[in-house]
Amino acid sequence: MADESWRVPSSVQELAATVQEPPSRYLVPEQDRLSDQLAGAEMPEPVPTIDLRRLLMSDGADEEAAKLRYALQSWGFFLVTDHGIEASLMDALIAASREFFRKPLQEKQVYSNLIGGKQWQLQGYGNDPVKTQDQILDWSDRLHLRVEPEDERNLDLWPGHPESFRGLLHEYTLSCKRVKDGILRAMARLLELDDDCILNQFGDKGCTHARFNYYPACPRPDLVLGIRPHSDVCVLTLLLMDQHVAGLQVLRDGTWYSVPAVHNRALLVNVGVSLEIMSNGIFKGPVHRAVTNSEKERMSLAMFYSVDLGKEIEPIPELLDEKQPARYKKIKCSDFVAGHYEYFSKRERVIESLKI
Ligand SMILES: O=C(O)CCC(=O)C(=O)O
Ligand SMILES: [Fe+2]
Repeated sequence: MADESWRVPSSVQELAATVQEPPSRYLVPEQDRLSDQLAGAEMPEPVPTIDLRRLLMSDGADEEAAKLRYALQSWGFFLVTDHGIEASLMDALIAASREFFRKPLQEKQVYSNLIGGKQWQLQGYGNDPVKTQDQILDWSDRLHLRVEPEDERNLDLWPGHPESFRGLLHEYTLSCKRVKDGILRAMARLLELDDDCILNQFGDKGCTHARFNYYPACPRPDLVLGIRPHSDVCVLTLLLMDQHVAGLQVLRDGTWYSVPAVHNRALLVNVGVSLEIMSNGIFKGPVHRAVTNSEKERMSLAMFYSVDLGKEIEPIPELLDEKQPARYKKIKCSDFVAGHYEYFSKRERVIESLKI
């Protein structure tokens, strides 16, 4: 039988502890790393920041809505402050997940995303799928868990240690839901749609995934990426970034900009490509990536809000008329997600294949 071991990548954390140089499978194409291209430019302005409490109140909402509009038309992402999630909850969850990643490999592999040590599935601890032998791998490990619908959780894949992990993730899921609902209502208003119009697109079984990204320090951050360029496949992402270590970069007009670390537990919100389709291209899912550094590990936690897998994603009919015809074909959400991983492994965006 052919040797298929290339399909099963090593834990990057283990690699980082042993190698002096990243193995060749992790090296980004030479043209992308010439003259320090991975370093990223400084953003010409601070990341747009929106006060969620004001956005949702009648007083001050217009001013915040104007900032939201600007953020969506310019960068496609923004920070939210005053989101109502306790900083202590965020700190405790990040501390618990750090503790999980620090456990010996064998303990983490109990929650592996490889069925029988081979077959890749989305949920669990491990890495993104390796589809071809020459695919460039990312310098990160991750734990990916479906947290909603609540009755579809696979608790066997939720770390049991530290013991606080499951309860904290549950609490955090509930808190984030309120933030996501508020933001999507404000976005619907910007599109002059009914407040719940975007939320209604999720269907009965809209799902939420939590993705804990763990980027070990890398001896050659100039040669590898923590996560390759991509747009998130979901409707909306709430990203809790590392408070101390920057790494996220966003592509705008051909330039990669570094997003600074934030210290106040603000959440970074970005549009996903499902919402790019639903809004008929009015909102754009920004292309982003993460870089590593040689001194410090970095962690982030993304909450991805996606449409019911059995439902179709399409431009919202109320946004279409003769002058604004649909710009994207409709697609079943499960096919869209499967397509995302196919394209992701080739460093391409699935949404391009749906343009009319
Ligand atoms: O770690 C980050 O800052 C970005 C993570 C990310 O883009 C993702 O999980 O989709
Ligand atoms: Fe992302």
